[in-house]
Amino acid sequence: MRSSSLEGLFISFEGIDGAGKSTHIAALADAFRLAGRTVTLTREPGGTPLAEKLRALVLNDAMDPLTESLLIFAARRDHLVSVIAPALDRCEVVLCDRFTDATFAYQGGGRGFKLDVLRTLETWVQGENSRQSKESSETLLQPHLTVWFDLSPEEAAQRLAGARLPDKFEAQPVEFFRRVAGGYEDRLQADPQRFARIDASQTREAVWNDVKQVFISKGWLS
Ligand SMILES: Nc1ncnc2c1ncn2[C@@H]1O[C@H](COP(=O)(O)OP(=O)(O)O)[C@@H](O)[C@H]1O
Ligand SMILES: Cc1cn([C@H]2C[C@H](O)[C@@H](COP(=O)(O)OP(=O)(O)O)O2)c(=O)[nH]c1=O
Repeated sequence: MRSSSLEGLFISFEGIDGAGKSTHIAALADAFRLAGRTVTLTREPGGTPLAEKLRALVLNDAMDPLTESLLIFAARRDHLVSVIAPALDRCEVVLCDRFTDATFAYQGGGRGFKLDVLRTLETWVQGENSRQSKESSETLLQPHLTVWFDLSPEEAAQRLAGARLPDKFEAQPVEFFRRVAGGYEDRLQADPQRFARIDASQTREAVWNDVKQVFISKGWLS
């Protein structure tokens, strides 16, 4: 059955490193394509040539948390203006591996950086002319849905052990990821309607069933 809505859909995927996001995003893209939708599959930091250059800096170079946050939001602005907003204006489904909740979780929670500065940057980047046709300049462009893969830092570390070479964030201790998870929890509490929290400690199949069910219950997939 074809997906009923032809509105643009903006969906982000979040969780600590190793929670299992990447395992399910491609399958979800396939499910939307089967439903007749055009999908833009993208990620943050990154998603444009400029933002990918900034990603390489953020993931590999040591820097203070304000510099890191500014680079991440600069990358986000370029991504939003040149990829996400145009895709939504074309009524596509945008599946984005991480978005602003990750900044509140990693820079805010993990690094303990000032949340009021992050909120200001969020307003600047997502508030001003982010989208041509729908949102007014006072409305922040946010995902319609954020799927949070919730997994304990211990289990995530076990899954990542030996799976890939750790980047700057993946090399952080379990306590860092506990604060990151707390940052996600705070974002969920502030806007619970936007979030679907998935128990990512289950088997791949059970996680996939839960993820798919969220989209079915919204009428976006059948
Ligand atoms: N439900 C699961 N149970 C066990 N291992 C998993 C599960 N989901 C993913 N994995 C494995 O855990 C590792 C991290 O998954 P990945 O999807 O790359 O996480 P993320 O993108 O959130 O960092 C990978 O090696 C993946 O194969
Ligand atoms: C989007 C974003 C990511 N990050 C971090 C989280 C991840 O450790 C890293 C890259 O995310 P991700 O693409 O999930 O990593 P991978 O490709 O290794 O699965 O960047 C932030 O610290 N702040 C942000 O705003």
